[in-house]
Amino acid sequence: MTRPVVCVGETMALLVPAGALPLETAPHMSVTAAGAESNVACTLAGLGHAAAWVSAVGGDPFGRVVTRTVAERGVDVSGVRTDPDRPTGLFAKDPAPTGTTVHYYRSGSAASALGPDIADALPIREAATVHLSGVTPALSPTCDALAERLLTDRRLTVSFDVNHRARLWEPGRAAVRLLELARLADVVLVGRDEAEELWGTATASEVRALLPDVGCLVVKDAEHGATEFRGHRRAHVPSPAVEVVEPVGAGDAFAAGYLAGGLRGLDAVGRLRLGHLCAGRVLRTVGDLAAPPRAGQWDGVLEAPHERWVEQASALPAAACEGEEGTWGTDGKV
Ligand SMILES: Nc1ncnc2c1ncn2[C@@H]1O[C@H](COP(=O)(O)OP(=O)(O)O)[C@@H](O)[C@H]1O
Ligand SMILES: O=C(O)C(=O)C[C@H](O)[C@H](O)COP(=O)(O)O
Repeated sequence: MTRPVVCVGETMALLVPAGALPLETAPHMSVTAAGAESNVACTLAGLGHAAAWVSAVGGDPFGRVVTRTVAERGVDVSGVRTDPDRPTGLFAKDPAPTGTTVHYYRSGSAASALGPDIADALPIREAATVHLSGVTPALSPTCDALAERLLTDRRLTVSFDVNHRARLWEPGRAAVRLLELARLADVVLVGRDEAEELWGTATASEVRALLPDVGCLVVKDAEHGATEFRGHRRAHVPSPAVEVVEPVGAGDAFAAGYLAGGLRGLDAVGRLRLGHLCAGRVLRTVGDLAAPPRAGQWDGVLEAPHERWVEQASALPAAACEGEEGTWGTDGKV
């Protein structure tokens, strides 16, 4: 049996006004699912890897929509609990010409009541890798304890995407706590800009200096590229040129591509390239998710000589994003 990557964290029902109208005036909204960890699981499944999502939803229709949506993308949802006493979190996007604002209704949600006991759920015990993000410790003290429990379990290989969401943290708390937790992870993914905002580090090397003992650190720098630090080795892969339609979800897609590269036994350059290719698909769409590239499309690109990588990857066709209409990203991750 192939051991899955198990992604642990909250996914909310996402309300999206039809036609990108402001929430106040939109006559119709679509309901779908949004969550950092389930986004990673869906992209991994799309790439053909065993992926599971472990979380909790309320015993309400939103919870059923969320679970069904993730399951339809090929993810094992057998570790998702239903909490009859709490609601599923909600997340609404309010589009405006000046940028989209997001509204969270997740305080007291079923997932925010998750705690360390879920670490013994079956899919986690069977995991090849457990993936979680910095959203989880921000949700509640019990979720913070869950994150720490996973990150300190020596039997698990844990990947941690820092995913700083300032709005979810008490002022001043995020920088300290996210650094403590990141130091416990086997794999850490962080944006250069978010590291700068949190910790004042200007360069990837400065981030490495803060996290010297993390087995594998990846610092993403949007259109510039991504750098992997593993032991004393460092690898950098420039980002392909992408006409960005909407950036939200690219970080999650990158994480999935990068982890998939590891599962496929690719070297550092291959891992970072697959991360970029998956991120590029999401950047070209309005959704948080995009169908990952199909093997026949990227096999050659992954092996392109260094000087031809950017050119060949930039020339890949845009994603066909069937089923994702009605979701689009937002610049409002604060
Ligand atoms: N403008 C861009 N052009 C090309 N690739 C981009 C661009 N912005 C983001 N990416 C891709 O998305 C990945 C994640 O973006 P980044 O902004 O660094 O992280 P996050 O979304 O987590 O804040 C990058 O590593 C890169 O592959
Ligand atoms: O769970 C939350 O609080 C979220 O914010 C869900 C977000 O839609 C994704 O996690 C996108 O995040 P990026 O891939 O970093 O752009």
